[in-house]
Amino acid sequence: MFALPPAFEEKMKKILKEEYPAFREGYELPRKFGLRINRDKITPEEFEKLAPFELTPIPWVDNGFYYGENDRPSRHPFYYSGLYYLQEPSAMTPANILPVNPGDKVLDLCAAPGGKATELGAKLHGKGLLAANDISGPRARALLKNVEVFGIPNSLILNEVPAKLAENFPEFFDKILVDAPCSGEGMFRKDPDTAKAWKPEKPLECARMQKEIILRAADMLRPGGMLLYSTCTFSPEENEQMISFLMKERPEFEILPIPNRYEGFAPGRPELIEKEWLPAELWDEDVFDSLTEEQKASLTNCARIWPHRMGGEGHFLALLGKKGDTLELALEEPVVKKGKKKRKEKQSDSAKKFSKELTPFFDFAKDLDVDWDFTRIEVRKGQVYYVPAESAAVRGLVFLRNGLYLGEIRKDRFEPSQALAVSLKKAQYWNAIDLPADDERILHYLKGETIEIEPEEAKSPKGWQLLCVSGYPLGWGKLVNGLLKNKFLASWRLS
Ligand SMILES: C[S@@+](CC[C@H](N)C(=O)[O-])C[C@H]1O[C@@H](n2cnc3c(N)ncnc32)[C@H](O)[C@@H]1O
Repeated sequence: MFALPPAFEEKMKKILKEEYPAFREGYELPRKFGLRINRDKITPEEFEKLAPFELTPIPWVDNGFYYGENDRPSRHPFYYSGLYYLQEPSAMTPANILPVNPGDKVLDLCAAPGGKATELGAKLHGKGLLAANDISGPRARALLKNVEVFGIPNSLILNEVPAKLAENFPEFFDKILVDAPCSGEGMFRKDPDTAKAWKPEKPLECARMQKEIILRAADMLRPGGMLLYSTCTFSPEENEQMISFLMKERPEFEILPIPNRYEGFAPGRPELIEKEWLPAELWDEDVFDSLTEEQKASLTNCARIWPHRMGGEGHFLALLGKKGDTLELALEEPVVKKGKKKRKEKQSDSAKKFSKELTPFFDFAKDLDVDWDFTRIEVRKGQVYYVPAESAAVRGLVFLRNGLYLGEIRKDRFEPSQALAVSLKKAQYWNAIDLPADDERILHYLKGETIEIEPEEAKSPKGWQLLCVSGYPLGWGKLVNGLLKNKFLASWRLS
């Protein structure tokens, strides 16, 4: 029988009451595997036609599918061309529910390795800004890779503490996701080590950290904006009690109903903020007393995903609105402020200044069917970037990327980047070679090998080529005498 910490079992019996036996039996069932389609590259319908695996739609995620235990989607070329992300099905829910529109300024505050940030970025369709942050350096690097594989051009990847971000971005973002570090009680079946590491104090330890994170997030949201708070745990301390704490500390926040709420979501539980859920000395009477009956009742707007009720491991979600401007404001065209114009003028000066150094890039860019805003091209130590149109004050912050890394200028030649390749559509580069997914040369290419190209497969017999798999860009190569020299990024290669 799957081993659970006894104190956890006791707590869950109290929360779930007569549902507990079904919950407990669920640990003996095989777990479900999910993949989520990159909606900026392909529609679920198109992917179903193309998919090499058997897929079953996830009922509450419009671009999510279950796949079979024996499939290996992480080794398929479509994974490398950013067509999907592998993700536990209930973890797909927060980014699916947060209403993000192209043009929004979006922050994912605890983003690594990017399961939710990639969906938020795909929803932006290249317009607006995706700021994705993680406090851990190694995890932020994994986040950068996943955002790049997804081809998201308008991203800012940060490695900061929330307090520092809050200094730079007061009331700046339209939408914020806080997928908080938590005690991970919904991860036990997927990762039995989390169950071994669990102890009764863990939820409270996490709650202390979450309080700081959620307040800093609240301060970075503009009035009228929306914040989605989620955890993959069941404990009231990290869920209903955390939302109550926010409403006490920031009374301008209210819990919104989840749009098109899936019938399988269980409501949040107002009674879980009552005294019996914490040892007396830890119970925050102030929080409880400060909330109105209406606020307490609105906790039912939150959603609990229970693994014995739905095909997912478990999650908690709360969609919050910050009172102020109307929520619809985020849908309007951004207002061009005077300050912004000045910045543009300044940028075009710098573009002029760099124009000579950038000549090799401009020569290459002539062959790309991209509607560039040249004021956004920046070059630093030979590396060329396309910074997001929505500028963010990054001064003094640790960031790994601001915008799309386009490539490098080396001795008067421009070497396009892997990130640029996967951010393009096949039709945007005239010299594209398109091979089907089952052509074994694709696997050789992904391993970093040189591959042979027949004359009729390439439009031009030499020079840069964009290698595509079934119509989706995978990476660059240089064609010389029928051989495609491999330019697939070494750190992304298939081993
Ligand atoms: C639940 S995981 C996020 C998973 C991610 N949203 C995804 O879907 O792939 C929580 C993340 O929060 C990060 N974290 C922990 N404390 C943090 C803090 N104070 N500020 C920002 N990130 C933090 C951890 O490094 C971890 O990557």
